[in-house]
Amino acid sequence: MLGPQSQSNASQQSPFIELDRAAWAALAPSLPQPLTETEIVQLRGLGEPLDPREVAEVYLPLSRLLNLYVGGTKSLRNATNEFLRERTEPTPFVIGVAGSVAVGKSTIARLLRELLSRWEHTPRVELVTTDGFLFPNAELERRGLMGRKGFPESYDRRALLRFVSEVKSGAAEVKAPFYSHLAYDIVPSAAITVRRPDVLIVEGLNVLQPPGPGHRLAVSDLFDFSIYVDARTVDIARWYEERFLKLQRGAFANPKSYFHRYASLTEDEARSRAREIWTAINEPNLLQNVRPTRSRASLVLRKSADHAVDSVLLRKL
Ligand SMILES: Nc1ncnc2c1ncn2[C@@H]1O[C@H](COP(=O)(O)OP(=O)(O)O)[C@@H](O)[C@H]1O
Ligand SMILES: CC(C)(COP(=O)(O)O)[C@@H](O)C(=O)NCCC(=O)O
Repeated sequence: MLGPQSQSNASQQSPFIELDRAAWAALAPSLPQPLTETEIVQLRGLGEPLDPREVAEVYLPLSRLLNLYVGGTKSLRNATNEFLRERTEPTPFVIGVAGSVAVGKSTIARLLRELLSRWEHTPRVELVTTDGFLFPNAELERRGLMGRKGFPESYDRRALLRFVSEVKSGAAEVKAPFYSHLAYDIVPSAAITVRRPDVLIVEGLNVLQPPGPGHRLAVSDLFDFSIYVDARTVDIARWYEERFLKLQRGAFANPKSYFHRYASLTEDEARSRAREIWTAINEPNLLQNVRPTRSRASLVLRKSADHAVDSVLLRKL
């Protein structure tokens, strides 16, 4: 554990406290395990099942920490209400989850939703992914951005900011557009409705971006907490390729899939196609836009080559 005496000079100069895996995992034994093994298996993404030990040692303490922040915010709101002699209604506690394509954001966001909903104060947790705010393909084509899906300019940032602002204003009901990975496009008839939950998780590549040109505010200015999921670029590239192969054998077989034409590729051809997309779109976006936002997060999770978290950085208060 990093006690005040054991903090290195580097740590004293950083706005983050860094805990290695062992120190973080040591926080877990005193906490109840609210998910059964079956529930953990059901939460996996497209890859290998989530390791129950990873859930117990890493994500359970993280969900407890987040729950403490929600409780702390509630106390601060009560004190502020008393000070102002007002009775303002609580607004959802908004958590941003950022990181590269294929780093494991969706898996973590879904897991946190389940874990958080089991703690007191945070039973109602909703999740929105920012892909719903991508411009529809027709608009991306018009703007010459079809090869830049996921880059900041491929999103309707104004609509995303409006959505999070409405949630943080305490609106009773706010709708977000829906993106289908199968259709590879926005589904105009679909929407996700957020009804003033205790916690809203907003997951997406670019949620920690500073304000775009001509904008004064960014969505991250409205977050109560944010998490950046980090890993080595070579590992993320491999995870992207593996996921692509699984999709190619599974979802792409569906004739309705935008990528149905990839279903008949051999394994070598599929790997090479995945590497092309990674190198042309997702890696440059990671290096130019996504990773530079890492130090804006409240907490950074660093994953090793097998997805296991090997250190946690938490912003000092
Ligand atoms: N903790 C984990 N353990 C094992 N595999 C994981 C873990 N997190 C993610 N994965 C796998 O890595 C790939 C990318 O994860 P995903 O959550 O889809 O990423 P993102 O939402 O960042 O694109 C998927 O194939 C997923 O199953
Ligand atoms: C839809 C995405 C841009 C991710 O969006 P997010 O929810 O992170 O905002 C990404 O998964 C994607 O489809 N990128 C395009 C390149 C590719 O097919 O990998």
